[in-house]
Amino acid sequence: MPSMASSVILPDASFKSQPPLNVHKKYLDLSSVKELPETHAWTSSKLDDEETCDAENVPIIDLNDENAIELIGRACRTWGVFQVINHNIPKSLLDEIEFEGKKLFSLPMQQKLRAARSPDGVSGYGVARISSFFSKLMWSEGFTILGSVSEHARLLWPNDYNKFCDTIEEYQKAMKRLAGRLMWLMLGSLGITEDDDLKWAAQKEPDDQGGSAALQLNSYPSCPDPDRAMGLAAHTDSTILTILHQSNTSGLQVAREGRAGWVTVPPLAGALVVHVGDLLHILSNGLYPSVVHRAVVNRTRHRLSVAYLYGPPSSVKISPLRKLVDKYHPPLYRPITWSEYLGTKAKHFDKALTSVRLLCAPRNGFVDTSNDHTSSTVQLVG
Ligand SMILES: O=C(O)CCC(=O)C(=O)O
Ligand SMILES: [Fe+2]
Repeated sequence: MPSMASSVILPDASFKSQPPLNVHKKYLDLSSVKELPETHAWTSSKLDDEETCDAENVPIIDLNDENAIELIGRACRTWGVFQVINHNIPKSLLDEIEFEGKKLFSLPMQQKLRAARSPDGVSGYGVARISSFFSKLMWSEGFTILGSVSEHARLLWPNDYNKFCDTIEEYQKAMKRLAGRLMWLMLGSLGITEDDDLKWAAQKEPDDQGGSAALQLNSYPSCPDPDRAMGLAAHTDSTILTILHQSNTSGLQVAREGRAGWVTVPPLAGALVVHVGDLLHILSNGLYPSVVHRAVVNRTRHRLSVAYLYGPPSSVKISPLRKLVDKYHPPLYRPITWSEYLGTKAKHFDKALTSVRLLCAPRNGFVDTSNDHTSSTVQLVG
């Protein structure tokens, strides 16, 4: 797996960003830049893990396939990511959100800045929230929606924000439904159909799956020197799962567990990408790796992505599911709420999972780490 030494993340909604190092370049209008500025030139840290390997493809799963659960289980265990088709999200809704996203990012910078994310805030327009952990800036801009969409949209378009809000709300509703369905398919692939620990997620009404979420719009303008620029640095999502829609320009790359190099996830019309997030890694007691991914940029094409970041209600404790724990498989992580985990991630970056890990002492003195992607951090306790 490519090194994450200097590349961590916090894409999540409730992460509170620190002021980036290059504050003066923070709001550079990337679409007007003709030459890559030094502030955005990722020489060594990007090139270190530049090698790509596209020999194997991220699985594409048809949700109407009678074997969907097994296929999802295999994809989660081996990749931590897959694409889904026949997910029931109308293509027209994907086109609309893309249209509204492009409309937003093509506004003049001064207008976008009216909805700028406040220094300790979450929602609104700004650079990638992980920027503060890197000495170089990323070739992207983002808009995070948590809670009320109109609050920010009315700053952008004082007289005409209804269409944007309607589209966002319709998209959030559709995604919430799909996220609940996908979560139960992923849990089902672990043999979990219900669990006392998952009361919050009990399947009630399809529109009321109990989780909470944020929506992240990402824009990657065309870049004069894409080989030295980074759209979004390598990270894992602090979610249960993330559903990503990418426009028809490639850029998303994933690292496969235990393998070198990056694998491109090609945009497939109408398909959606599903990431296993850190909280599902915890729920699965380490069986499903949260996928390390990043976004690279393109010399001629603008790219847009929309990430639906899905998690539990913020105060619910998440811990390895009881049905996956026994004397041979002790719980590998301590219980933690989503909010606590985001705080931990903000502090420990890519070491966040390790920092909530338990050093268990099972009866035979060994922890079974064979299925756990953080196994290198486990200590044997004799
Ligand atoms: O743009 C992409 O493909 C990735 C976006 C992403 O990873 C995120 O928003 O967390
Ligand atoms: Fe992400």
